[in-house]
Amino acid sequence: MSFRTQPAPVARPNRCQLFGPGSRPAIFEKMAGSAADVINIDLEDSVAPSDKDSARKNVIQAIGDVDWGKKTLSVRINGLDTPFWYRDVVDLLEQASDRLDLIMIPKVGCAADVYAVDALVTAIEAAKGRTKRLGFEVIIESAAGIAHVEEIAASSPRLQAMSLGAADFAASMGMATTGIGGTQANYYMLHEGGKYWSDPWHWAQANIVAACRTHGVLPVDGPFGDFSDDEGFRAQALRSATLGMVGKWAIHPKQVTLANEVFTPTEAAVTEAREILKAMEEAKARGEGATTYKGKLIDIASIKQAEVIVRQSEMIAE
Ligand SMILES: CC(C)(COP(=O)(O)OP(=O)(O)OC[C@H]1O[C@@H](n2cnc3c(N)ncnc32)[C@H](O)[C@@H]1OP(=O)(O)O)[C@@H](O)C(=O)NCCC(=O)NCCSC(=O)C[C@H](O)C(=O)O
Ligand SMILES: [Mg+2]
Repeated sequence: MSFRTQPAPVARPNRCQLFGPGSRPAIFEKMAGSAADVINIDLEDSVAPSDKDSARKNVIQAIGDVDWGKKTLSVRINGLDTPFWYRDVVDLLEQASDRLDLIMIPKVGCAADVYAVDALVTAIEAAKGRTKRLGFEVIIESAAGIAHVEEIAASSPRLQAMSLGAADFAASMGMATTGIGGTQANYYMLHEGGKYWSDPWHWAQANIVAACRTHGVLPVDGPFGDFSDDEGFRAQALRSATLGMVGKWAIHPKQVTLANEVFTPTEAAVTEAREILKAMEEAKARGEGATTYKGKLIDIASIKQAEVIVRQSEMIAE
């Protein structure tokens, strides 16, 4: 381990982030009643430019009026390249109740983007005497975003989570696809006449996970567009979880259960993790740093791996 220890991210469940347009207030109660850990009400790309003002008003009212229970409540503001974002921030901070937990900043391309929003939020919080400090989450969804992912992860102590936005990312990278996540038909290897599909999102996800883990930020997988394809969603989510991501977006309520299933450690996994911890305790008492569990090597690193799973399950149970 480096002399600089790895900071822990915020301790809250983030298995599923359910999105809904701010211009569709009829679904706000349904979002609040869902099993998602995080609710993202959108002011950005799911809201038409002509509806931006009314959507902002809907959202401000709903933050105070709807019972969001214990969920983390987040609003996605408009991008810094639009004329809408500053009004989103000013009105949310001046008018919305402090039930609001986070704002999500889309299309972040460098640390200075987050710095700019932080400066505005900090000034309004001080001016208005808001004592609950707003948190941030960002979306990496551009070539610049992935190129500067580490400085973005380090950009603000407000930053709690970072998502991959596959749709805008694909567009910015010039990827030859209109798919949002999942297998891409043309991304395959040939071996002895057979096609073997590879994962074009893998490298971006792995970069996001590394940047997030370095700076104590939660790495999250973004949308999976085809909400009729449960197996495709599950496969994508399982890959993300295997890489170290903690959760995934749902762009339709039917995806919430799928995400929660994948990102909740199974009883068998938790039992095995506890058994590994016990086996290592016993090894330590014998003065050994390594031992075997079910015929496989386990050592000090296995303790850390097992602790990740036990911690996840305990956080969800709280
Ligand atoms: C995708 C949708 C437009 C589909 O809506 P709809 O046609 O109403 O779906 P259904 O008829 O199947 O709905 C069934 C019931 O569920 C309710 N519903 C629908 N959507 C939601 C929701 N998001 N949350 C809660 N409840 C919802 C319906 O009202 C029906 O209820 P009932 O009648 O009582 O049975 C819609 O799901 C939708 O708008 N989804 C979110 C879109 C969104 O927010 N997009 C932004 C995030 S993705 C993105 O931005 C890309 C990213 O940035 C990137 O670059 O990758
Ligand atoms: Mg996007």
